[in-house]
Amino acid sequence: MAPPPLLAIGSSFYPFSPPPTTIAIRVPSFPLSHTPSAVKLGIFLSLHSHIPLFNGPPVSFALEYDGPPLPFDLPRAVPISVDDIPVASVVSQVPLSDTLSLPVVQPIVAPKNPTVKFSKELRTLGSEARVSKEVELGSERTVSPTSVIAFEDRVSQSNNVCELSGELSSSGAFEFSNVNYASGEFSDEGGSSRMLEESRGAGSSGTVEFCESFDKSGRSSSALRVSNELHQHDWASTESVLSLEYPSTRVSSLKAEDCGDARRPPVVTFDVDSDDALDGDFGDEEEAVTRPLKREPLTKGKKGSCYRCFKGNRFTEKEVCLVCDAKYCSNCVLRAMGSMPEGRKCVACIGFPIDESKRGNLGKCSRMLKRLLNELEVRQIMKAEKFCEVNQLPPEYIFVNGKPLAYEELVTLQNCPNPPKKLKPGNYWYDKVSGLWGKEGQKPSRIISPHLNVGGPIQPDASNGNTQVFINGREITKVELRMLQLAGVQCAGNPHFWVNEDGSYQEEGQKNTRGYIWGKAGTKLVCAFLSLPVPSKSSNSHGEQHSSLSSKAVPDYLDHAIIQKLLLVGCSGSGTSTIFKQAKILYNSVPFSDDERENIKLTIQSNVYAYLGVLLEGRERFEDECLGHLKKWQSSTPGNTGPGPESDEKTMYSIGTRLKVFSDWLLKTMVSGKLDAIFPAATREYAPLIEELWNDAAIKATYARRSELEMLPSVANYFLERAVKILRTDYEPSDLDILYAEGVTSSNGLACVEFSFPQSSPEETGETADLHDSLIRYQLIRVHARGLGENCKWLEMFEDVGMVIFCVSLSDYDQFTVDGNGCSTNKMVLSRKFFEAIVTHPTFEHMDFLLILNKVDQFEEKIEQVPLTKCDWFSDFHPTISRPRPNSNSNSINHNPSLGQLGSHYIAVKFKRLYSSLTGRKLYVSVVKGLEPGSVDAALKYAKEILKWSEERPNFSSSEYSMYSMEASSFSH
Ligand SMILES: Nc1nc2c(ncn2[C@@H]2O[C@H](COP(=O)(O)OP(=O)(O)OP(=O)(O)O)[C@@H](O)[C@H]2O)c(=O)[nH]1
Ligand SMILES: [Ca+2]
Repeated sequence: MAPPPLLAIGSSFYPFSPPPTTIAIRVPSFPLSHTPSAVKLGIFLSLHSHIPLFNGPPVSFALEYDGPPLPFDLPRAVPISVDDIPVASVVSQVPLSDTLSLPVVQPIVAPKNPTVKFSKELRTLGSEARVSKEVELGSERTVSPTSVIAFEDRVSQSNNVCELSGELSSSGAFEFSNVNYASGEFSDEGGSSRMLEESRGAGSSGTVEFCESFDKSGRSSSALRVSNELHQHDWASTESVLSLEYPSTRVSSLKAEDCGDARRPPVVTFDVDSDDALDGDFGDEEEAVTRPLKREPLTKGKKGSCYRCFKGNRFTEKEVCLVCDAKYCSNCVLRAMGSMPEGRKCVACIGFPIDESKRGNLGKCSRMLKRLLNELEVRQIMKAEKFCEVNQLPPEYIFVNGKPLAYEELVTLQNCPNPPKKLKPGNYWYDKVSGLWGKEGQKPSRIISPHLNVGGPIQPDASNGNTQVFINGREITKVELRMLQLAGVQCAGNPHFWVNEDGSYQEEGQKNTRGYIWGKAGTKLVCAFLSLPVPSKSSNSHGEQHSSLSSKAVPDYLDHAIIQKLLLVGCSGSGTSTIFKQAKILYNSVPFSDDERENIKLTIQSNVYAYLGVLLEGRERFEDECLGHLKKWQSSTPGNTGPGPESDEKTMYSIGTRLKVFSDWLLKTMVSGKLDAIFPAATREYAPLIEELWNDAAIKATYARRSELEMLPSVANYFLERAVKILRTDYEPSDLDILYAEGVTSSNGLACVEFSFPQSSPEETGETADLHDSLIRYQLIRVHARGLGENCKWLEMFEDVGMVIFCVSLSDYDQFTVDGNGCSTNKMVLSRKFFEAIVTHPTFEHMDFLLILNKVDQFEEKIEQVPLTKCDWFSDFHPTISRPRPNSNSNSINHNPSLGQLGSHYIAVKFKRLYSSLTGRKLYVSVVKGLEPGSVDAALKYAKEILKWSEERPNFSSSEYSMYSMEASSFSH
């Protein structure tokens, strides 16, 4: 059993005047052996002096300051009556009224680490420079005097950031960053003016002044709305500076700044989503997402033009500054950005933290830079961009279980053996016992290393579950409950589970381990199916943990990889599993593990026995037919003195006794459904018989008539012809065998493979290799139509896929299936119905779809024999085939499309029309031969391009979009 989590105590205080000093102590993470109710909540204690707390854990107390007078202002707290302070109470039992909001005070940490402090100063600077810009541009607005000073400093010291920040840091000890997050949209002119209107409309007398000056200087309006609302709020209206973090601080202290407190740099602001701010839930203030204030570009031309030369329009290719979003054309970018010691930033933005919304772009080189610089330079710049100090994620923007991280905590988190991927500013929950990790209010997204001392204690509602089933004190989400049920965990009676990092679980308060969640066969698949995390291999071993700690000082690129999910669906037999296996073979250096190969070998051998069974059955049928004919012929031939019906008659389909016994036994076993149990274990014993059987003339004759055996799939030939070899014990399936094998990926109708497209060599593309492309990881998830359940009810589990690849077998057009009522339906029409159900499913409302028209090889052959009109949906297919003119040059290539090409094109158009009538959008189509690796490769790369395009799409105007999409929606062939 894993050691119980450490009891972490964070202390915070209200600097009261008059004394006594009060501390709020937060007690997180109880081991399960404690009472469940204690696990469910963090306890806040308000103490008046040193009170011994539990045994052992160190508690830090803030004492009243009685040193020499300070040269700078300290935030003050007005006295509060003690009754107003929330005291330890069980939240669930004492519902808080909507109007009461309880402030939570964070510890004020003296900056121990000079580097952290440095970057914080820089962040503070960022906001000032922005305001200063207004001055420079002749704005008449009220600006903070500090910003003017800062601006002058900046000018006089010619951007000597270090000196400047040194000056500012005298009063900056308590500064958190000046936070305000402006997404790209906010910088949009129309957008911000709309916001301005909004905030004006909502402004009340006290805040209007504040709103105006700050809105015009480019802040996003969410902060404004909050401040307005806070004014209607009891706590805020006291105008007191209660705590550094309480949003009301911002209102009053910012005002103070406007009133001319010249020594004070801009004060901490937290962007609080207005809803959150009014929620009144305990600890909501802590849930506020802290985000950096956006630095505005120094110049800005007309919309879409380059920010330096003011030429060009929105279609001109441009490079964007990671800090201020200034955009430069290829003529200006190098002059505007210089040597890029911190990556793509305007020279004036060097030293400033990046706009957090651009974090995902770090290290991803644009085509433009690749053209302008050589490969080495590009690499250098991208590396600097990713790893230089100032571009790193600021710890206090990450909240874990409601608590902003300290620098050390972030380091711990990022350097643990299994760190959360793609960490962005935001609110997360972390179950320290199991390692489960997720965004606040959402299901778990990952399992990271357990027992990390980061963040606060987990809250019961951390993932916003409503199942009344608890794991480690957190009420789990519906999806998780389903996973538990599928994994066979008894969930009746609202149990509280205690789940360890190894997946062992027990019911709260009980000693016995009930089982291992991850150990169950199929759980991993279920998890992939539900987009739930599973522990990665390295997470269990502690030895590994230590070694990787040291080796992970330099983060590797793969850890920051992006995952794009592709959902592959299709009706039975459409070829999805073949495409899935192709992807494995194409992109994974070890497509199948030894274990997998062993299993596949058994599957293939079982298949071959089954194919042999079908042959033997066919042989009996043919033999009976022959005998029947023989008898008929005998009885209709008077005077025949041949052998009577009882005697042994031989036909070309008859076999010897030994083989007959084997055949009878095999057929009996097949009928009883025990084939899998007996074979291929009995392989050794039967191997000699197999050889004899396969070489027997009767079997050869039967095999010659295999087209009459409906039960024999077309791939059977491939295996039967090598049956003798395959059924040996030392058989090792080749990749091709696996590709052709049926039943390899079925299990529960779901399979998942992760890969990235191999980096194409520079010679190949004539361009610098695209680092970005090889960084993206793709997850191909194959689900069976039957796996989606009635009305595709499982589909909603795939809400986070980037694209749906829908697979149709072209050769289905003349195939029919008979349902339970004896109705026969064309398989193509069935596919169409399934297609309709999926594209109109609410989960996929804005999803891109790629239609794979598969088995075009079979189709081309078939359409020459069987008219396409065999399927009702294709009744209007009337191709006019123009024959090559008789006198045309025999050397010229015949450009006339074949019937197969015309047919597949026609079907594609049918689906495209259907899709656009249902969704109003364009369907991407790819015609594929599933058994040919090159063809599947092309289709999946096409999918990649579509995804890439759909990410870039917002960067283009609508006119360009329509042009682009026309092109993209055309065929890939
Ligand atoms: N001729 C030809 N056969 C193909 C092609 N793609 C797949 N097949 C065969 O079609 C059969 C069905 O393909 P699967 O990939 O197993 O189809 P599925 O979507 O998994 O459907 P289930 O078999 O019901 O699980 C297999 O025997 C494949 O080998 C193709 O492009 N051409
Ligand atoms: Ca199959």
